[in-house]
Amino acid sequence: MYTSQTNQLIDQLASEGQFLLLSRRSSELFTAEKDPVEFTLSNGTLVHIVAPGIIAFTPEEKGNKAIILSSGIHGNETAPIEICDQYVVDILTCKITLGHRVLFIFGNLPAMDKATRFVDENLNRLFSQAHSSASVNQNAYECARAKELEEAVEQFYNAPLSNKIQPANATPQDDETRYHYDLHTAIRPSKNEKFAVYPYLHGESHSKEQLSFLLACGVDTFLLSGSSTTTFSYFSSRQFNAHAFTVELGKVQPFGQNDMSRFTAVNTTLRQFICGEPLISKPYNNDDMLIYRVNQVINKHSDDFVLDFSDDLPNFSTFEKGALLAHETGAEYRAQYDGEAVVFPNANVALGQRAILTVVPTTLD
Ligand SMILES: O=C(O)CCC(=O)N[C@@H](CCC(=O)O)C(=O)O
Ligand SMILES: [Zn+2]
Repeated sequence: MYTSQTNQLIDQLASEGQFLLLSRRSSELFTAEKDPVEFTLSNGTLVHIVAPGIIAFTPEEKGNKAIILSSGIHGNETAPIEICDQYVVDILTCKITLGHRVLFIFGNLPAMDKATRFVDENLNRLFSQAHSSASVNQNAYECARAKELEEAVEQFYNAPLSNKIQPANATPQDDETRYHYDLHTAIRPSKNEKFAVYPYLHGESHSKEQLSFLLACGVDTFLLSGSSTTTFSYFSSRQFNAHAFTVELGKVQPFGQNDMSRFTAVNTTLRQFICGEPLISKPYNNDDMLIYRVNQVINKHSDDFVLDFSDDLPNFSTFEKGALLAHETGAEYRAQYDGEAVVFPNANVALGQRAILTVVPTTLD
C-alpha cells in the first residue's frame, strides 16, 4: 500500500509521463516510500522507480537484452537528456512498447538545474569506487550519486525485479546481453561531430557489431581507450561485461536550444533498439569509420596548467610531431606522432584529472 501522495504520483506519471520533470521538481516524492515504487502500465510494462532520475522498465514480453541509457551525467549536456526524457514520456504513456528491459538514468539532477557540468565533483570521474577515495570531497552530492548509480546498475543487471512483482514467467537474467550507452555532448565543437569512447577492454576483442550499430546512430568515430578509467561506461564494461560506450552526440547547448534535426539517426535507431524492432545497419567496414587509439592521457598536476592552442580549437585537430600541446610547472606536453589529434582539451579541470586525450589513427583486426 502506498501513501495517497505516491498513488497520485503514479497516476500522474502514467497519464503525463513526466518522470524527469517530477524528479527535478520534487525528488523527495520518490524516496518517501519504504518499499520500492512499482506499478504496471496498461500494456503490461512493469515500472520500477529506483530513485529520483532512475527508472527501470520491464515489458510484458521481455526480450534478451538489458539496456541502460544514461544521460545528464554532466548536467549541462542537454540533447541526450531531451532525447531520453521523450523516450520515458512515450513509454509511460504507452505510445511505444519496449522489446527489452531498459533502465534510464538521468545522472546529475542538481547540475541540470544550475546548467553546469557538475556541482562539486565531476560525476564521470567517480565510478569504480572512486567516489569513496580520499582524494575527492566525500560530502559532494556527486559522491553519493555515483554510489547510487553503481547500485542501480548492479541491481538492474543482476536482480532486476523485486519479488513483489516478479512475474511467474520470469527467467534468470544470464540469458541477457547487457548494453550501456552513456550519452554526452562535448564542450568544444568537434571535427567529427559524433564519436564514442570505447572503454579499455583488458585484452578482450572490440565488438564490430557494436561499431556498426553506433554507425547507424550517426556515430562514425571511435576512440579505443588503452587504460582503466573511473568513467561510468568503463564501470559497466568492466564490472558487468556490458557493451558500454561514452557516446558524444554533438556540442553542449542549453535546454531547448538543441537543433534536434542533428539527432534524427541516433533518436530513431535507439528507439528501434529498445523497442526490439529490426535495425538496418551496414555490415562492418573499416572504411566507413575513423578509429583512433588513445596515445596520451595528459593529466593536470599544477594550477598553472595551460593549453598551447586556442580555446575554440575543435576536437580532433591534429598536430605535427613535437608540437607543444600544453605546459605547466615542471612539464611540457608534446605531440609524439605526426597527425596526433587532441580530444576533450580542458585546462579547467581539478588537479590530478585528465586535461587532454591525444589520439592516433588505428584499425581493428
Ligand atoms: O568535451 C569535453 O571536454 C568533455 C565531454 C565529456 O563529458 N566527455 C566524457 C568522456 C568520458 C570518457 O572518456 O569515456 C568525460 O569527460 O567524462
Ligand atoms: Zn559529458
